[in-house]
Amino acid sequence: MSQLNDLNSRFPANSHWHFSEPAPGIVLLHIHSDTSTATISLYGGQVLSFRPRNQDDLLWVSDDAHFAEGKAIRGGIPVCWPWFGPHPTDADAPAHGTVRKTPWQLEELECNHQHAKVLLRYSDENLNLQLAITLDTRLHLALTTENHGATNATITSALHSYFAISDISDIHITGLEDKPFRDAVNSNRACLQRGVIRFNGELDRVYQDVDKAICIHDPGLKRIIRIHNTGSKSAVVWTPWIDKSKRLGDMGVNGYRQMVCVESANADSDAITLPPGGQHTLSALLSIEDL
Ligand SMILES: O=P(O)(O)OC[C@H]1O[C@H](O)[C@H](O)[C@@H](O)[C@@H]1O
Repeated sequence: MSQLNDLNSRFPANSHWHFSEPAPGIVLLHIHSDTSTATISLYGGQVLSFRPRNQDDLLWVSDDAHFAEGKAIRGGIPVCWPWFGPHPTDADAPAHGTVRKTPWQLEELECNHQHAKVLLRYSDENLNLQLAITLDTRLHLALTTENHGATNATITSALHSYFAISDISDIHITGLEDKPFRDAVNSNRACLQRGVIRFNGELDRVYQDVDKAICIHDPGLKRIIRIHNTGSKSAVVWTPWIDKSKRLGDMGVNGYRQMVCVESANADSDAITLPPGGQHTLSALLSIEDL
């Protein structure tokens, strides 16, 4: 039975949800409640759209995103796991781990007028991964790793959120003032954040010691996006700007102006080591406030 037929028989479409398959192997779950609508790709376990009622989308997806098996979808909230960035020892391994290019299992789906809950799962021989997505007027993601192997497992990970913004030159980010960061576009230099973050060129930073909500202030869309993380000590802030967008090839025309990545992560020295039977949850609560 195809994945789509199997899903339609386990979770028959109703007024709150339906499935689609825009390309072979790329199955999308569309959710509608009175408080919000969302689209979640089971390929990659990736939220692609979240729209609280009467609001613009929280998330950005590139006009040129690939929807094809074996490729990562550029936008939404890719899951980077069990490593963030390049593999620590294997230069041939894919960047940001394996699960963003893998189908996940849909285990639970509940939706009523007020809220929806979606549980996705992925397992390999040593680790179980579960992504619990809860939607009402806010979007909550909880990524739980459980070590069911016989030896310690060390992981880095990120909820690599691509937020929709009016224009990268007009926004600023608060919540990371005075935090140390590794500057990936400056020979990975160790730096300290002075003041708020504004953008005027490529920026790629891994912040450490993150301990409060991070806010994206967007006067153009007259909104603040608030990111409240738990079980996460790192935050990655990334904009590719013009030259890197061209190299990536799937950013769309001027796409870099309409997105900023603020990623809820445990990266670099914030790697988590799980003993056999151990588990860890990284979660992010994402909300929109009027400016
Ligand atoms: O092109 P991707 O593999 O999706 O990575 C996109 C970006 O992800 C993160 O934000 C990293 O910090 C960047 O260095 C990387 O360029």
